[in-house]
Amino acid sequence: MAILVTGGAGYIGSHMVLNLADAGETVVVLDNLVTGFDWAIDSRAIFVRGDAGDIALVARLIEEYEISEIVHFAGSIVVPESVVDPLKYYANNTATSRNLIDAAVRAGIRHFIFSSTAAVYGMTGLEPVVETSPLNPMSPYGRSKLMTEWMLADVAAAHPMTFGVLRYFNVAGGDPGMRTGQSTPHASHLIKVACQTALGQRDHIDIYGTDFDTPDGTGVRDYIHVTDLIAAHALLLKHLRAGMESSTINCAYGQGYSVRQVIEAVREISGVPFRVNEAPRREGDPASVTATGQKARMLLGWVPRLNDLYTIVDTAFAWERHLMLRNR
Ligand SMILES: NC(=O)c1ccc[n+]([C@@H]2O[C@H](COP(=O)([O-])OP(=O)(O)OC[C@H]3O[C@@H](n4cnc5c(N)ncnc54)[C@H](O)[C@@H]3O)[C@@H](O)[C@H]2O)c1
Ligand SMILES: O=c1ccn([C@@H]2O[C@H](COP(=O)(O)OP(=O)(O)O[C@H]3O[C@H](CO)[C@@H](O)[C@H](O)[C@H]3O)[C@@H](O)[C@H]2O)c(=O)[nH]1
Repeated sequence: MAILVTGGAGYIGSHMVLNLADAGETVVVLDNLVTGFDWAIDSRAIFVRGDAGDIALVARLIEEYEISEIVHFAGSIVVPESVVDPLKYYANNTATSRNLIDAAVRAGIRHFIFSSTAAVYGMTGLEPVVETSPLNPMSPYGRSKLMTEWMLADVAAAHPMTFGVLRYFNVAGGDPGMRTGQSTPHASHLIKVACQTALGQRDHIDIYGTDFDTPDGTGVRDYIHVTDLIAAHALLLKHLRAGMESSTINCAYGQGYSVRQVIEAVREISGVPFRVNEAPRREGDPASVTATGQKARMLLGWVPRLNDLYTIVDTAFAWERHLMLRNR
């Protein structure tokens, strides 16, 4: 029996592969390397380069490797890009997921775990959100993910498959053992961009919007360490295997930080007072996105261990420096 990890060459997926391999699971990674790296895949995993929406390929892999579960990370992830190129998101997130789920159902896959996002909530005005909060995604990215959530619910009602939807809040940091991290050179994520700026790879960082209705006027997010996020996946898998019913769960700490607070943490940890410019808001960006994370704790028994902004920034900065030295 094996587990299929789509997007296992990417930032979060490569951490999942490490977790599963460390636990002695047989892992098959399916990734087309559009944003991932083959070197990021742990050597204990089997790597197949291909598209997660290729039904025939997925069917072949399920049969060949006796796959019983799928953890689906593959997708396109940049909120502002989804605003200018929505069809890319409906294709690579919604349609790709549809095909993958199709192949899964036909082959009798028992459990399916899906990477969803805080972006499905949009601006609720009621924070921190819980899983039953209203869903008003503000971007095509959020809508493309919500459609996949709906598909999974419909499919699980009609077929003998259970699913776990994990709605990630802002994922950051890297493996404390420095085996993998966020490696996309042109990533748009705040902590990554700030670390690159501290290392002199960018001239400055822009703060997108200083007039939000937040304590210091800049966007607030609930940053979660990737290792804690992956621990939630491992627990979810364990519970699904033990017969837990399908569930949708937020992955967040319940603590928001503003853009200015994050930038200050990166300046402090790097010791570099890099340049910061104030810029207009980015389209599709909500002011504040935080969640309680209570359901993950109660239902999965999840205990966050790296829930501290400085730990997140420290591991992100260490990985960024590692990448810089590696690429020299
Ligand atoms: N990074 C975050 O803060 C965050 C937050 C919420 C949700 N998510 C979700 O988590 C998942 C992983 O995100 P990430 O940050 O690791 O991104 P990433 O870009 O590093 O990883 C995505 C991986 O999927 C692969 N991929 C993309 N489309 C594919 C396809 N059609 N077939 C096969 N492989 C494909 C890429 O090559 C890459 O390796 C995504 O679904 C994303 O929406 C991420
Ligand atoms: O150079 C930058 C980059 C970001 N920001 C701000 O920082 C905050 C966080 O932005 P970013 O790191 O780009 O994350 P989000 O746009 O919140 O989206 C991330 O977090 C979502 C979950 O909340 C995921 O679904 C997305 O895939 C992921 O990109 C926002 O207020 C941005 O406006 C800046 O001010 N300057």
